[in-house]
Amino acid sequence: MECHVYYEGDDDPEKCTARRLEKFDEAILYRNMDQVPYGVVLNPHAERALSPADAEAGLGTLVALDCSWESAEEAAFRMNGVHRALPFLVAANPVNYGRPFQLTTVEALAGACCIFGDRDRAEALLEPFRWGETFLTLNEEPLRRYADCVDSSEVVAVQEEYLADETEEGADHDPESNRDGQETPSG
Ligand SMILES: C[S@@+](CC[C@H](N)C(=O)[O-])C[C@H]1O[C@@H](n2cnc3c(N)ncnc32)[C@H](O)[C@@H]1O
Repeated sequence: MECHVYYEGDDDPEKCTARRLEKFDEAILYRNMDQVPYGVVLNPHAERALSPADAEAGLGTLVALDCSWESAEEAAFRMNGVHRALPFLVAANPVNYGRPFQLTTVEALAGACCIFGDRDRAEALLEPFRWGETFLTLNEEPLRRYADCVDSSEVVAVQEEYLADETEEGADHDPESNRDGQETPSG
């Protein structure tokens, strides 16, 4: 699975996971959007959830946008390709630990690789990060279940179970407040 990232460069370069992926030759970064190849674009605003059915449509290419969450608005995702949102997965990075949907670039790419059945590639992507393995451990069950789905409607049905569990746990915390206004893929 090829990983390509449009790099906006407005986030803390010390913490930027895309730059670290580039350093370890795990992803190619672009400063010019016209150069970003066609593929499955990981877009949290997309209506349709990523599913194994998308693996072929993306021609073996994943694309992410690395920018701050403040600038990751819908209009920023102008890349050419099949736009998909990741279903419910929780972040393992220290900034957003435990928070659903708001993943770093490497977590998003690794999660997509797992859903496409390429666990080895996901492990290679996460290897340079101290918390990388934790992402796979925290999301072990949903990632396995999403990878077993046929299409996005099955993925959304599985996601609903995790969202319902979150709501039940809401006695301790409010999952809506933890989601920070993130949309959930519905199709
Ligand atoms: C907004 S950037 C933040 C990157 C962060 N600065 C870093 O160092 O990794 C994260 C990118 O990962 C992808 N991503 C994260 N969460 C996602 C989700 N729930 N669905 C689809 N893509 C997601 C998107 O391409 C998004 O633009």
